[in-house]
Amino acid sequence: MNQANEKRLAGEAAIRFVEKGVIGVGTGSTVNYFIDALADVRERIEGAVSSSEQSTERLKKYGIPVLDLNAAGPLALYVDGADECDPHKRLIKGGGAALTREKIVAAASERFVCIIDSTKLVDILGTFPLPIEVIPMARSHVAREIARRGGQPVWRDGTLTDNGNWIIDVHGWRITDPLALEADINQITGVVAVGLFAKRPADVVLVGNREI
Ligand SMILES: O=C(CO)[C@H](O)[C@H](O)COP(=O)(O)O
Repeated sequence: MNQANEKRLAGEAAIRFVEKGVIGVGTGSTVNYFIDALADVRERIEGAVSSSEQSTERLKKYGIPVLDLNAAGPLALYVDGADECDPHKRLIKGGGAALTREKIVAAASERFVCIIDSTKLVDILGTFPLPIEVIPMARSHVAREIARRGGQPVWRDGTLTDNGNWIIDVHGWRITDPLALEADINQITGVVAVGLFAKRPADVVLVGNREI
């Protein structure tokens, strides 16, 4: 099966987790399939909390109300894609530069359903360059701190996040202890968020329509 088909199946399969209330919605091409399927059951839900301007636009196009997280309160369900997923459901995210809001909505949700195609499954995280959102004036400082830890930082030149910040992609890390690395990167001054989801991994992973 091709990659786009697996993404579509995963997006559609996640609908079975949707109950009434407000749904947390991630970002990316796989999530776009989820939003398309969500449109068919929009009477079931009160609305969505979105993790990006991109997803907000798509939700609104279908007439799905987009709510502020502060107003919505804790969410029962968050659905999002990933760039890599290990056997413990720990993830690398942020290929679409939406990692900070994605982390916030995931943290505020009781259940995180991650929707991916099979190319995203790995034994050890790190082949996909690890995205880090940084305050612009801290870019060089953060890059030096990353290099000191053995990573190769590459500025994603031209990308501005929805929060007005920049992205550094870290190449060359074989992430054997994702929890420790996430905590360590979070301590670097100027880092807004790191795209490692180890402290808050996914609860359910759908690879196409197959749950693992
Ligand atoms: O983390 C993300 C955006 O910041 C996406 O979930 C991740 O990049 C996967 O995208 P896609 O579903 O297009 O493969």
